[in-house]
Amino acid sequence: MKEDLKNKISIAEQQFQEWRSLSFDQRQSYLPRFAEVLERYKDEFSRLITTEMNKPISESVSEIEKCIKMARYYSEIDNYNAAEKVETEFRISEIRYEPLGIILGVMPWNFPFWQALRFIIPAILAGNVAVMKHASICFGSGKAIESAMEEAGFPAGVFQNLEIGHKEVEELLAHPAVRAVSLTGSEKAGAQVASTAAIHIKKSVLELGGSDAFIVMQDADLRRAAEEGARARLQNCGQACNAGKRFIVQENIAEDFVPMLVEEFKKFQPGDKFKAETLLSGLAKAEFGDDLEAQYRRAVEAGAEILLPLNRVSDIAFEPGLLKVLPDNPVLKEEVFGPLGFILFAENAAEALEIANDVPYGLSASVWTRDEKLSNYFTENLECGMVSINKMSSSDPRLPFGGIKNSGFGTELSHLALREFVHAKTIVGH
Ligand SMILES: O=CCCCC(=O)O
Repeated sequence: MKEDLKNKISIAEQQFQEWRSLSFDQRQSYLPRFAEVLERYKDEFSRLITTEMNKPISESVSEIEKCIKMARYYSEIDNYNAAEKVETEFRISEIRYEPLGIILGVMPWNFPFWQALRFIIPAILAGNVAVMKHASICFGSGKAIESAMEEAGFPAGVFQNLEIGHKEVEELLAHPAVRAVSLTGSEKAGAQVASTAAIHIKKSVLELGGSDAFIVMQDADLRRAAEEGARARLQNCGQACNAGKRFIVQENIAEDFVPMLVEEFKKFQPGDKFKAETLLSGLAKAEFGDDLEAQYRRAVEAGAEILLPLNRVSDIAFEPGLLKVLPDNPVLKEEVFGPLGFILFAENAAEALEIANDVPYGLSASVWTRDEKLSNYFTENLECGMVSINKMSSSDPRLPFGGIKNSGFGTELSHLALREFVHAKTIVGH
């Protein structure tokens, strides 16, 4: 390991001893100031996000606003990790939730502030210290987060941004002071990092890809479903793990719903990423455009019908595409990251459910119906970490977020995230 990285780990190790000895309230007291700093630099940070990974500026502003909301939420949350007494025959019997040490974050480029902070804030509030390897195109965002935390007064070493590559991630996972890793990213990256962590007997939390269903039943508010459906698929230029990627529509409403969805998709035309009114800009890298075009071609070769052609207008920008597919189209089993949606038809709820669950992923799903019995049927049987009813899927600081199947394991956000990087220590005796 290079000297510079060794030094940073040694700073983190020393700070961990100080930081863990503070009370929960003391650690929490930095968060209102941190929210203020984010507020102060909102424009600058938003421009940085858009510059680094190309999303429309209005979405970068929303991202920073969501981070502010999260910082405020955790600044007021009760101490979920307070010691618990347990009634037994012993005089003393209690559970203490103790922090693990240095937690490594490996974070992606698609929500450069949001994903990083939703790892960092609960991990440090639980008494850990954090280090992070950001995606290489978002090193500026990683640095800005570090500076913002410093300006908010967090002690040096509570969080450190590391401009490192995959080799150093492996070295860090082998380091005895690094006790766990949280990764948001692709299935491939997750499998690699989690297996390295496992070799060193370290915990991992994985937030990976998705191929989320957006189910529209005959009694739904079709206009709203079409509007939110387009946003669900096309926000962030289609680059979100929990985007509604597969529209599963009851077939007797196809004639009404499909034209509405096509009309809504057409409103997302690629434009200048820095203009406030732009809804769709470019992908983060040109090579992602090549991958997207290849998936589009393969879907069409496998029999997909083009409802709206995916049209590349520059190395990174596309007019959105929409394909009608059968459930056996192989592209449905892959994660599609870009402005391309798929529509499938189902005769009834049972068939819609079967199609929805027939993917390797299980992140989230959105169900559109006014019938409570039907929505209960879906909430009970959909294989995923979150079901949204009559709204698109989106994380919320107050609610747990995390997938099952190949979408990963572990929980981010809410009070439950405070328990991800602690161990339960039992104290018992006379
Ligand atoms: O790629 C993952 C997107 C997460 C977006 C959200 O938190 O809603």
